[in-house]
Amino acid sequence: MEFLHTYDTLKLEFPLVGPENAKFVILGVPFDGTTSYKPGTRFGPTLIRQATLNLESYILDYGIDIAELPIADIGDIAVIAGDAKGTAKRVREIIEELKRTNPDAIPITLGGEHSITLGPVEALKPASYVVFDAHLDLRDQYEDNLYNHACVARRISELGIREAIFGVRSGTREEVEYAEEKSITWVHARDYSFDAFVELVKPLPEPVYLSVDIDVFDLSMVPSTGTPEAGGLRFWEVIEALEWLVENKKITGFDITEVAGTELGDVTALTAAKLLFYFIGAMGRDI
Ligand SMILES: N=C(N)NCCCCNCCCN
Ligand SMILES: [Mn+2]
Ligand SMILES: [Mn+2]
Repeated sequence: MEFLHTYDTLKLEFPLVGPENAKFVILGVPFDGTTSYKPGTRFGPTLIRQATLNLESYILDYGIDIAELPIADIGDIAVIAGDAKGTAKRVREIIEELKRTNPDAIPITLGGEHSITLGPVEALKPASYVVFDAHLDLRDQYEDNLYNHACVARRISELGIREAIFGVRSGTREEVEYAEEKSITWVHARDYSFDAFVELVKPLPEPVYLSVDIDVFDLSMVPSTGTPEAGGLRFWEVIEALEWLVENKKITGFDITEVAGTELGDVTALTAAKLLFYFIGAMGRDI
């Protein structure tokens, strides 16, 4: 199956299936058109896939080998340089096309900066958006751009999708007020706990779209990211939340965004690759 606007890249090293037969479909969006501070998220998808070569496909604590699961990798999307809106539209169109041929597929989008998340969310139309992020991303506009990475949660909330944001330690007064007004719940990284996560996510309607902006993690684990912030979450805190979500809610799609870097073996990509394997492994336990 050929998708418009995609091209072949380095793939995962284990046997893959075609997107028609896959439960998980990986696509990369190498975009950094609105990045604020540290450039390089255009290399994110390649860095993450390359970092997976370091990992065992067997997940010790699940007793499951993700190499045995039906995974497809449809390569990277040809982005429109500097055009976040146009790029997100391409992502949306590709995911819509994928869902027409394989309605059961779970798209896994590898960014790319966070602006690209609007694409899968528009395509999949979840009832709720659960996001791990150091930032609220609730600005109406940033640098005169409604589609800047700092506005993505705002655009998603305007679609009438319920939201909960975890691991936050950066935002403006206006963003906090907007969240209050729209009943968007969020938990500061300082106050984060598994119980706080469950309490806020439990009442959310399904299906749920899960987005991880890699900057949610402690800075030491993710030094190469678009807008780095000290004081983030630990790896297992995010994995435990992900496991709860997989067990208790229908998940319609997943992404990992904001992985930057210019060198193979970057710690940030290794963190992202491990997270990717855990997502697939946790979802794979249900198959
Ligand atoms: N959602 C985000 N990633 N927001 C961060 C945007 C960049 C804020 N720089 C502010 C610098 C003020 N001196
Ligand atoms: Mn973000
Ligand atoms: Mn962020």
